[in-house]
Amino acid sequence: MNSVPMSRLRIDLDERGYDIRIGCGLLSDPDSWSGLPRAAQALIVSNTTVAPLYAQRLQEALSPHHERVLQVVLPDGEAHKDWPTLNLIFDALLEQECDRRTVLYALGGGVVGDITGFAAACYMRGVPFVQVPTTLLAQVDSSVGGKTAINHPRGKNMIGAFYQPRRVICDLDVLDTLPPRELSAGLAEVIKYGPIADPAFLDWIEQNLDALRALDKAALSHAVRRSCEIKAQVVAADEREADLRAILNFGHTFGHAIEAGLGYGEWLHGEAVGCGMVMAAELSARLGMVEADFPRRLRALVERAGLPVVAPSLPIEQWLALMRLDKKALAGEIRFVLIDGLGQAVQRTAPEALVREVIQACSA
Ligand SMILES: NC(=O)c1ccc[n+]([C@@H]2O[C@H](COP(=O)([O-])OP(=O)(O)OC[C@H]3O[C@@H](n4cnc5c(N)ncnc54)[C@H](O)[C@@H]3O)[C@@H](O)[C@H]2O)c1
Ligand SMILES: O=C(O)C(=O)C[C@@H](O)[C@H](O)[C@H](O)COP(=O)(O)O
Ligand SMILES: [Zn+2]
Repeated sequence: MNSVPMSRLRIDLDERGYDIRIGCGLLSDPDSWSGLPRAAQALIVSNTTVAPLYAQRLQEALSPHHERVLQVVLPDGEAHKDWPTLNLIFDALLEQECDRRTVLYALGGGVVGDITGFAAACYMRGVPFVQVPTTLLAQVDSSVGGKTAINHPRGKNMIGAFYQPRRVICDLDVLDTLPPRELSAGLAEVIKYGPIADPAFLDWIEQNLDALRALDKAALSHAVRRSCEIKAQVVAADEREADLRAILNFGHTFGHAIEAGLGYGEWLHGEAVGCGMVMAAELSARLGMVEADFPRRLRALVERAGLPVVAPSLPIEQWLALMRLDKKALAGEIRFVLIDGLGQAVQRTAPEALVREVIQACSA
């Protein structure tokens, strides 16, 4: 049977700590929704793709816990992770006279999760929210850790807040409807955890990639759990990215430049991160920080995951300008997350000439 028992993790953030539950059938399991903040109103935030698939199921599961369960359905896509879409959430909350106890439920991928979290952080200066991630990427990464944001045309996730959810419910069954391209995008963030924290997990991904791509629930359960364990540990140690948390940004300095440079949505976030990791691995190797063979190994895995490994051709000055706006940059100096021996990552600068070489070597 393609089903697995529920497993539970805790993210240890004192009074802001919360559970991550991973398993099959969790959307319809009454236990998923008990013990959350009590409130008369709840608002399910979803989008035009996910709402028709799963909003009714969530609505029914939540109805014993709230007098009114409302819904707002956002336009789908990274291009809508913006102010006008954020305002649709505030409009719905205000039109329905939602009070400061209202609980928001983010039902969707990382875009819905990030924008709902930001709305929750802002509405009446903060209302509780629950993450119900429906993509692999959101289950292994974006639903955990409390980074919430919208994009700015000049840079990814530029307007946002750190704001933790009250619970994360990862129902593996909803991944059955995920398009293969989106599953591949999620695999990029799964792969990320190997080089930055766990070489044995990297070996496991290499061995189980076909099972993951075939949506085998036991393989997915392990991948989601191990990814969330690593992320939870890093976030508990450095919630607001004073330093260590930046390792979760491996591949993102190049990746975010691809997303913003092409216009949000042309490359998926996971696609840009996959290619960005190959570029960061190349830079790490050229700096002598990791074995020379590592970029080849990572490129082969990213490619097998169904992700692009050749960067789009953007003018080199645009690459550099975009990366100088990255949130890790300090005083205009770009800081990359580089692999410092397999299983360890550090944040550091690199000579501009070398960065230019890597961009040229890795681009179309
Ligand atoms: N906050 C964080 O820590 C963090 C971490 C990683 C990524 N992110 C952000 O997450 C976003 C990417 O998330 P994503 O990859 O989930 O993209 P997404 O939210 O755009 O979802 C991908 C696509 O899949 C559809 N979809 C979602 N669930 C589905 C399902 N079960 N069945 C069928 N279709 C489904 C969506 O409607 C969308 O079209 C980016 O904006 C990225 O910046 C944030
Ligand atoms: O949680 C984190 O920290 C991450 O960096 C996870 C990333 O996968 C994610 O894409 C995040 O949104 C990027 O953060 P940003 O601060 O560079 O916008
Ligand atoms: Zn990411």
